[in-house]
Amino acid sequence: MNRLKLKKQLNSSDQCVKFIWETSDSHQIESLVVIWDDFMSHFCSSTHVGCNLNCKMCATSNYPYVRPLQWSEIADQYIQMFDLLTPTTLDNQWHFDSIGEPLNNYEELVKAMNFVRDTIDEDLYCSISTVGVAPKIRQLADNKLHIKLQVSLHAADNETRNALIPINRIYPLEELMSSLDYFSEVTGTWVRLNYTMIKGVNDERTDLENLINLLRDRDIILTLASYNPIPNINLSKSPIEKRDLFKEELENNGIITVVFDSLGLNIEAGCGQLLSPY
Ligand SMILES: C[S@@+](CC[C@H](N)C(=O)[O-])C[C@H]1O[C@@H](n2cnc3c(N)ncnc32)[C@H](O)[C@@H]1O
Ligand code: SF4
Repeated sequence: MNRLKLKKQLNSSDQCVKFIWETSDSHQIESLVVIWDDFMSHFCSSTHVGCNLNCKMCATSNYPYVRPLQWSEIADQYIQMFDLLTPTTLDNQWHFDSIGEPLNNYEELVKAMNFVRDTIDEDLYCSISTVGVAPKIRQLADNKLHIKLQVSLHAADNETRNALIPINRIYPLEELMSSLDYFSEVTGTWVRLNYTMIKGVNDERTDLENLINLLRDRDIILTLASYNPIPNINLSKSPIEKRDLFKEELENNGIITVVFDSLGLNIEAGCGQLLSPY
């Protein structure tokens, strides 16, 4: 088993712990745990050293891409964090949502998840956050792995999404949404969509109308998230009034909508901040 060496553990002011690891070939990856209460923690793990998808808003795109992680390196993040932090397995969750696009390392991720379920917690709740690798979303549905799906949407028209998330040029919105409909139908579960609101980029009235048209009558839950600042990236957070307006109008159109602000900002552990210079 390929083990990771713990280089640093950072505790935020708001119940978040970030772990910086060194791989056996001397690369750096990061993971984090959000400790909600005595019984529930969210473990968030990386699937790659760096990420080659170059999303405009993400700190990871500032860092050179190296390689996918082996299954044991993915599993070891959970095993070591679990040993260091939690005395109980009650209601923990494992999210593949840190560095890298999890569906581009599908086989190793599944081996890691099976290993942790076999050795620590057979009922472990697991979820994947993807920018939308549509054929792999269909495979995930077919394989019936009991894994929840979250999709980083961030735009409801192809032009805006192409600019933010380049893989949209390969799997445009029509193909992505059709794979999500397939996932919901086959697994009987709802997909969670993440929409990070960025000032002047995806928070205008036309964006809201596009979002309503795209999501109405689908089995999804939408999260409106705040943009977290990243050094060297010239984007900023949308005003809170815009988020309130989006939420109200989306809900008026029958779309279940929640709002989310990342924890761990003071240790660069918020969504999209991993591998920010610390
Ligand atoms: C870093 S990604 C990792 C998982 C996967 N690669 C993905 O993109 O879904 C986790 C989430 O952070 C979001 N994100 C990226 N940059 C962000 C930023 N600056 N502020 C808030 N969220 C951001 C991503 O879009 C995604 O929803
Ligand atoms: S948002 Fe996700 S897919 Fe995009 S660069 Fe960051 S880690 Fe990679």
